[in-house]
Amino acid sequence: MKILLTGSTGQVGHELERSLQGLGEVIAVDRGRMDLSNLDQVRDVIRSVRPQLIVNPAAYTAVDKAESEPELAHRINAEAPAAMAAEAKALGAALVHYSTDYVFDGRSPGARVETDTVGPLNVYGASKLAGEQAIAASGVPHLILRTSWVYGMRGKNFLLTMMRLAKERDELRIVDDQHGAPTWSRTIADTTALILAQARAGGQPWWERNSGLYHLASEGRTTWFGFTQAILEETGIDCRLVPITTDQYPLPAPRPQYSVLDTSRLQERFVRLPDWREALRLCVR
Ligand SMILES: NC(=O)C1=CN([C@@H]2O[C@H](COP(=O)(O)OP(=O)(O)OC[C@H]3O[C@@H](n4cnc5c(N)ncnc54)[C@H](OP(=O)(O)O)[C@@H]3O)[C@@H](O)[C@H]2O)C=CC1
Ligand SMILES: Cc1cn([C@H]2C[C@H](O)[C@@H](COP(=O)(O)OP(=O)(O)O[C@H]3O[C@@H](C)C(=O)[C@@H](O)[C@H]3O)O2)c(=O)[nH]c1=O
Repeated sequence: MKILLTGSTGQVGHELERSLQGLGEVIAVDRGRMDLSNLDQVRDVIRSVRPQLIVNPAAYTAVDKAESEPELAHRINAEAPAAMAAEAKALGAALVHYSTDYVFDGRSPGARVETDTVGPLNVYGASKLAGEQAIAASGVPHLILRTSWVYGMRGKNFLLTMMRLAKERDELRIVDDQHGAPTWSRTIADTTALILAQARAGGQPWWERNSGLYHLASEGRTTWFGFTQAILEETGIDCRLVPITTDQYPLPAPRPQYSVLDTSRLQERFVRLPDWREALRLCVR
């Protein structure tokens, strides 16, 4: 199988480049080869590679910056995936795409299932939701995997930011009223590969039975403050932590208060997902 992989310099893309190896020929394209803000280039690359599967972790992920660059965020997160879906459909290929817990408004507690009402609070979330909707409407065989609070040992993420800040400062003030599930980039990549391999082993392409939207995040839940406490425990870095409210940490983009994803659909059909605390331990080790 010929697989076109975008975003291989990103957290999830980097892990996917490794995880997908056993499944076929992986052709990884970075921004230099395929800039998602250039839709003609997106179409040209897909037409010349002619993949059987496109895996698209590339995205505009700067949540606050997106508030002042809504058009660019929309082009990369919605129009480029729409173009990928159209090209994949024309080729008879399938598309694996990633989305976010920030499609939810998070106003009430409780884990969200795939069919729950969405209502993004910020430009990033709205652009990712538009990408999901364009793919679903295109009729291409697809998996849309919604994940949350991604971290890993490379790239820009909360784990690495907190490790750096905790070494630099005596005290960190961290929001303790936003609830979610931190998810290791490797969990996302390995789970994606497992889904694709399981389906192939069944002798029937996964999209014949299982095309659609799935939540893929660690089990359990915490707050950004709880995540930071765990990071300090695992890394042994010493720093005083002060829990604060969202109001005490103003940012350009509002974040959902409760965005825990219910992953039962994926776990019932495919694979068990790890607890967030255990995954963090493995990642740090
Ligand atoms: N990070 C998170 O906390 C979460 C992420 N997600 C979703 O998961 C997926 C993977 O995210 P993650 O790996 O964390 O993202 P990263 O921010 O780590 O990586 C983003 C990737 O997209 C690439 N990219 C950005 N703009 C363009 C462009 N114009 N053309 C081509 N490539 C571009 C980046 O390339 P470059 O290195 O050149 O900038 C990079 O490879 C995304 O769909 C994201 O929305 C969902 C929930 C949480
Ligand atoms: C650095 C810092 C952040 N915070 C708060 C701000 C914010 O409410 C929360 C998270 O901050 P960040 O800006 O690092 O995370 P953020 O960019 O909001 O992370 C999101 O990224 C996108 C791509 C997603 O899809 C989401 O799932 C989610 O992971 O932590 C503190 O309270 N204290 C601090 O010192």
